[in-house]
Formats: sequence, structure tokens, C-alpha cells
Amino acid sequence: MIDVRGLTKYYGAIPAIQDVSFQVEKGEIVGFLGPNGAGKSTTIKILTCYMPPSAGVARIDGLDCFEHSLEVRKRIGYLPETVPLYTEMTVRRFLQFSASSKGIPARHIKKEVDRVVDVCGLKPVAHRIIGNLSKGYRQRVGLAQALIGNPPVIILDEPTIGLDPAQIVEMRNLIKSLAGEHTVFLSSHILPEVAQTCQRVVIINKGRIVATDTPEQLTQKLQTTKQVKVSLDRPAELADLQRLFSEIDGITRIVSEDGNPARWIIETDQSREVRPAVARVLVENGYGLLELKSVDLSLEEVFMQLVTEEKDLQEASVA
Ligand SMILES: Nc1ncnc2c1ncn2[C@@H]1O[C@H](COP(=O)(O)OP(=O)(O)OP(=O)(O)O)[C@@H](O)[C@H]1O
Repeated sequence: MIDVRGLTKYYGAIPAIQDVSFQVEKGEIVGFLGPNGAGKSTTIKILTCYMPPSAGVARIDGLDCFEHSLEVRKRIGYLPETVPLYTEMTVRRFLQFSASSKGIPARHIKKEVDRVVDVCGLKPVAHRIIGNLSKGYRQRVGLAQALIGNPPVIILDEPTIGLDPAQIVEMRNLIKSLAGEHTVFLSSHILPEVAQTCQRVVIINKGRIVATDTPEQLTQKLQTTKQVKVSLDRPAELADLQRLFSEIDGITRIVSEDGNPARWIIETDQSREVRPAVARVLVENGYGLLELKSVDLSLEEVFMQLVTEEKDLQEASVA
């Protein structure tokens, strides 16, 4: 339903996205995850026909977003990062206005507004002024506006940003309920957000796609690496630890935790049990072991690792 191939966009000489490709199947709910400035909004602006790409092609339902922008717009409900609401209008009035600007025939407007008010749980506030609503309700009004006309594709840019935890849960459930009937593509810079809402995640960093997978498989793949954290009684130098641990099979990397020379993270091959050897080497060399524990990577860390691996690769290719 969404087909993006080799998408590249330059702002002047600066590439915001480069060779971005991914597909979203009909009825799927897919997250677009990346840190700030990764290129999410740029990709979404191309998908929603706000600007053309410098190269590559974006298609919605088989239609080129640039060449057939009017047709594409009819198929998309879009909730931008900053929701454009007329804050002096009531919810119902605003939705009626949105329906009429989207070309819904006058005789169908009431029914359509009733429908989206119902889907988005807006009945209790339908006659209130938008400016007086909580951020959570305002966001739902934005979503209701995107749903008017029942477009097959819903694109949401950071839909839960600025909401409190209870509002986030409500918004997430609402978004989840749209999948199946709609194809949903949502951007976020928060991993748990997409992990809990989406069936698949496309990860972008510095304008390039670094991974595409299910949240579970992403975690599993990256858990070929495991971490052992140690706290020492005496500070250590990285070079000394590297020398001492060189005799232990399965250690892939040693980094200090927050730059503290007494706390180290030892990354290991998942299949190896290095803890007894690490403990022995540290104690034998007089570092005094205060703590040693094995840690599985959290989803946040998996994301950081993906992003760092990409950075390492880029640096290596520059070198
Ligand atoms: N109009 C513009 N002119 C020049 N550079 C821009 C413009 N818009 C975005 N950029 C740059 O392009 C890159 C990608 O920005 P983009 O807004 O797409 O990222 P993002 O992932 O959506 O980040 P955020 O979550 O902060 O919005 C960034 O380096 C940004 O500074």
C-alpha cells in the first residue's frame, strides 16, 4: 500500500534522506523510528505530497505521490507533528469544516462527523471549544480530522508527543484499533512507543534506513550480543583491561560505563559464558570485584546499538 524506493531529498547541498526504501502492506501498522533529525518528517512530507523527492519514488496504492498528488491525498489521512487546529471552534464545528474542505458532500457530513467522533471517543467533548481541551483530546481531534472520508492510509507524525502517560496509552489503543481496516504508518523517536503499537518497525538514522523488522525479531537478532557489567574496587585503564581480557574467548568489546574507570561494560558473544573467567582475571590482577552481572539489551539499547553500528560502519568507510 505504501511503496518507497530509493528516496533521496536534499535541502540545498545537505542530504536529509538518502536511498530510503521500504514497503507497508495493506492493513499493516508500521512504525518509523529514528532519533531527532533522522529524516522521518522529510520522508513523511514526501509521502503526503507536501514536497517532491530529489530522487527515488514514493507510491501510495500504486500512485506516484508527486505525479498523482491529488489522487494520493484522497487516499491519505495525515496527522502532522504539530496539529493544525482552529482552537476557537468547537470540536464538531471543526470536524464539519474539515469534512467540507475534504470534499465530503454536504448531505453526508453529519454522518461522517458522527462516525469519527465515535471512533476517536470525542462524544463527551464534541460541543466544547478546542482551545479549552487537554492535549490528549486535541490530539484525538487531530486524528478524527485525519480519519474523515475514511482514507485507506493513515500517516501519523509523532502522534503521542507531548501527551501524559495515560493519554499515551489511550492514543496507542486508538491507533492500534485502526489497523486492519486502515494501513497505518507512524513516526516516533521512542522505541517502546513503536514496539508496543506496531507490527513492524523501519529504523532510520542520519537519513538512511538501518533496519526493518518486527520489534521481537529486532531484539532477538541483536541479542547475539550480551553484556556483562562489572564494578571494580580500583579504577582500571581500558588498555590494561583489553590486554588482560585478550586471553578470554568471546569478548567483543569493552567500554567504560558513563566514563567511570571503576565501572565497565564487557560485550560478549551470546553463546559464550565469560563471567567466571572475567571474575578470575580481575581478582587475580588486584582490581577487587564489587559487582558482576549479566544484562540483556533492552529495546532502547538495541536501538542505540543499531544506530552506533551504522555510525561505526560510516566512519570505517570514510577512513
Ligand atoms: N527545510 C529544511 N531546510 C534545511 N534542512 C532541513 C529542513 N528540514 C529538515 N532539515 C534537515 O534535514 C534533516 C532531517 O530532518 P527531519 O525533520 O526530516 O528529521 P526528523 O527525523 O523528522 O526529526 P524530528 O523528529 O526532529 O522532526 C535534519 O538534519 C534537518 O536539520
